[in-house]
Amino acid sequence: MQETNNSRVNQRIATISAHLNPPSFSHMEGSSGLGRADCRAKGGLTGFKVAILGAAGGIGQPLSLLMKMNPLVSVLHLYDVVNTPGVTADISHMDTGAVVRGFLGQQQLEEALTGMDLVIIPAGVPRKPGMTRDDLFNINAGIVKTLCEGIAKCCPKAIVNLISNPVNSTVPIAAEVFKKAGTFDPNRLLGVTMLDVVRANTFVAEVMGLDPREVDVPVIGGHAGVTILPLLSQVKPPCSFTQKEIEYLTNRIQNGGTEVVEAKAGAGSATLSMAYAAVQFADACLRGLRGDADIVRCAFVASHVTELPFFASKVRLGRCGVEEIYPLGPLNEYERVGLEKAKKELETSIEKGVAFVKK
Ligand SMILES: NC(=O)C1=CN([C@@H]2O[C@H](COP(=O)(O)OP(=O)(O)OC[C@H]3O[C@@H](n4cnc5c(N)ncnc54)[C@H](O)[C@@H]3O)[C@@H](O)[C@H]2O)C=CC1
Ligand SMILES: O=C([O-])CC(=O)C(=O)O
Repeated sequence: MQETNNSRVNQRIATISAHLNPPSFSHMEGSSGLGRADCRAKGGLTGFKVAILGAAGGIGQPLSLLMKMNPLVSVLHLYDVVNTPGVTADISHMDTGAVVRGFLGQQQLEEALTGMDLVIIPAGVPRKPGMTRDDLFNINAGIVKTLCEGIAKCCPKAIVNLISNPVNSTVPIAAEVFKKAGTFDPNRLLGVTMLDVVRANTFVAEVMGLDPREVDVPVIGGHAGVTILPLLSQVKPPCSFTQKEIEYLTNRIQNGGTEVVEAKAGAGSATLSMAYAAVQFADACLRGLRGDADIVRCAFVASHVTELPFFASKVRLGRCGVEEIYPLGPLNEYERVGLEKAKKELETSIEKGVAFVKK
């Protein structure tokens, strides 16, 4: 009888343990006798569930660290094809609320994605000096396609923050994958262009002698070279720039990524400032999901503000993702010329992404 009771208890522990410690790894198992099921912590009961795909990378690691610090996150899934056991063990020791679980390799992708509210994707290769973002297409297109197929299957209602370059093509790729799967919701797919805004705020503040935290520059279009179009005529607080300042700032904002790629001299592209920008953006998405009012950010989304099917502009975030896309507002002549250049390049990049999935 005693033995039957014991075996029931053991079975029960095994069931709970399988639930809390799925075939993904957690860092307590096998250490000193206490498994997670033996502990009283109940992670994940309130707050949002967030997955980071590419979590062991240059962006992924600081992004994971910062998301572990976000009080809106209750469960954090870290997925990569390499090194997630170490990153997960390390980050899981931080005494913040989110429960961290790691997932390694394609066979654990579905598990990493199941039940997620927000999926952030910084997976893929970065640029080296001399490369354009489009040069990353051949490798990153396939990576993004596979990851989005997983999202369509396991968490079709999740908000997706897509960081992998070239964003101007990877967002259309993701949209096509979701359309094929019958799960496409244009309000839930957002290309992350936040770093352009972060840079624009920093550079404008520097030139104008302002506090960057008080500057807000709308950056529209896309996320590569001339498709990055800062609207300096709409800066808050209102600023009056000389033509020389406008040209300097526009050029520096459009080439901010290249500035970092060259400074890193072959060791990758922006990772730390990108993690900072990605966390700001993800936090805005989570606050929107929670129902906070007036959460407005720039993002590259399915859009009707121009004749192109995707465009970056200011959007209002809410419980369903993008709830409103704002019109571009009045542009000056310099910005109108910039917009035409941006649209031309964007059109080609969008078509390339769509064709990749349709082919
Ligand atoms: N949207 C934006 O503003 C920015 C975008 N980026 C882009 O972000 C991407 C990542 O950059 P870094 O973190 O610096 O590169 P990284 O090479 O340091 O890290 C990428 C990570 O992705 C992982 N990965 C590769 N294939 C994967 C797959 N199939 N599934 C899951 N993970 C996979 C790698 O193992 C690696 O850990 C690049 O494409 C880069 O161009 C970078 C900066 C800004
Ligand atoms: O420039 C790159 O390759 C990475 C990127 O998108 C950025 O830093 O804006």
